[in-house]
Amino acid sequence: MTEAIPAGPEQVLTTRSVAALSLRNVSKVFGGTHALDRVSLEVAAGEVHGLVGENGSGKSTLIKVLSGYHVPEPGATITIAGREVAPPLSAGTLRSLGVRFVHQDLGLAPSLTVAENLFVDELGSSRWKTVSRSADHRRAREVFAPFGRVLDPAAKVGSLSPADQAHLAVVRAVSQIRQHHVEAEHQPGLLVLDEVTAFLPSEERQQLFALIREIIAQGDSVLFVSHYLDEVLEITSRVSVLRDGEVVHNAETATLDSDRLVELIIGRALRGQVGVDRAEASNDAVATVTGLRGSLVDGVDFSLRRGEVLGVTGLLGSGFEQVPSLLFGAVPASGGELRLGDAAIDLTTLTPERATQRGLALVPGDRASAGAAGSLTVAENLTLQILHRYRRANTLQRRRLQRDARALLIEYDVRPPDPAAKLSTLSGGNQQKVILAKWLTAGPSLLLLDEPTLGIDVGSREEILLRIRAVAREGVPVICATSDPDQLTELCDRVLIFGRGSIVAELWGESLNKDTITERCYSATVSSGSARQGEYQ
Ligand SMILES: Nc1ncnc2c1ncn2[C@@H]1O[C@H](COP(=O)(O)OP(=O)(O)OP(=O)(O)O)[C@@H](O)[C@H]1O
Repeated sequence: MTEAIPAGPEQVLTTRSVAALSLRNVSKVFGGTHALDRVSLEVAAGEVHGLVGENGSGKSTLIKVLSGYHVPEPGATITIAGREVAPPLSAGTLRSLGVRFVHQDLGLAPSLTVAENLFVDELGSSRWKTVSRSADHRRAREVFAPFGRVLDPAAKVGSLSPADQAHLAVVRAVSQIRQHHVEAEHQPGLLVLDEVTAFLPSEERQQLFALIREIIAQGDSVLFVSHYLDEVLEITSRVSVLRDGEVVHNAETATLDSDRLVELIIGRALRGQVGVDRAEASNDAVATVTGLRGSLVDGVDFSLRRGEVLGVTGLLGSGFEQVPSLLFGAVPASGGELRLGDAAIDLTTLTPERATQRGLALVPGDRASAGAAGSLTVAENLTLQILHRYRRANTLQRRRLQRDARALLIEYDVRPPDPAAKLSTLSGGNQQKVILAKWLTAGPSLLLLDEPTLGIDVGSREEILLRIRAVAREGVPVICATSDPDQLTELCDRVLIFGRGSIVAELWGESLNKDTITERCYSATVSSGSARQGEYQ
């Protein structure tokens, strides 16, 4: 049911001033799916407008209509800064109206340098006036200067950390909006941030928010898409909630709290059942890692008990983020051994193929490149690890495979639950659910998770955490690498904190809480080597 926009003082203001963006009657149909159903939405000038919704609710489709990638169904009206523009919107039109996007994939060219990415818009235009590389680099440093952190203009973007890449993409977009002010005589711009905070550590996130506050103070507007509801409540002044392609609610953020927002998004309250029964884990070590070494990890030892979910965390770059890939052979280890049951696995020669044969499963954070095959169907992706179960003589039992795949999709609430759909046509969050379902049904001997709920909506996140706990209860040891303290406290029995490649603290029981995790992550950057070792038993 669509609730009316409450009339209030801000509403009067909105209608008087020219809206930064006004969408009316925007629909988009894919096959039989109504990804967007007569969506209307208005972003006021100088406002941060939140756009939230479950996985598959239509957020990306709406942003893609706005960026000109998708053509909406006939009847849609799009007005930017008071000018009605006919879809599909071209890059030139959007640029001339001061609309800039930062998508979750950031849209950077990894083989080009920071400076080249920064000025990519000028290539081929009359503004492109390279005098020399050093002049470009100087200009790049000047662009970064007001944003707090200056990146090396000569560095190749592919070599930057995810946080630095996000910084570059946001700085580029904001500086282009500032350029627009100059060229269009102070016409305000619109910045669209589509899930950009997913890879940002909390400090960077606060820097981004400071930047957002600065640009709205200049009259620009921001459309902010995120699954992180605390961020939405913190930074937005108005929120639109999408469900099944429809705007089901639009309200001032001040009238909402997180419980209400969750209810609006998923149509029910959270069950609040995730939590660790710490009696579940036994004392027997079923997996032991010794001397693990990689480019970010400096020889660490730890073990896992049967039925235990072990969290690994730290600041980005501290090494925790490499642990799942090193244990799976996806990133070559320069040293280390994994003892799993009776087997001793040399991690320096391990490949993903051999890891899979040994029963290891890795759910990577970067699903686009490492987790799945987008060009294959959902059923093919789901059964890749268990195809042998469907072989009889020389034939594949396709009908049984499709039936089981559909049942899995329903169980994991993948929408649409269509085994024949190409994986790439599913929304990001639904793709992640397929990858999890694939590995969890394979019956792993060790489950490795790397930011397992990145891009997952609040309701599905809870379901996934419950499933991971259920796998652990069946006796499977689980390692979860994440920088999300909420996830660590909800999901894990024990947490290892990494600092500069070593384990600097181990938290469990009462010490396993959000504040201690955050504090230990930061203190890891300042404490001395011997103190760090002494703390970890
Ligand atoms: N190119 C496409 N072909 C077919 N269906 C598509 C395509 N793109 C999106 N859809 C469908 O449209 C619906 C909305 O997807 P969309 O990606 O907009 O969701 P979303 O809200 O961004 O989800 P998420 O939070 O998971 O990223 C989904 O059912 C999705 O499967």
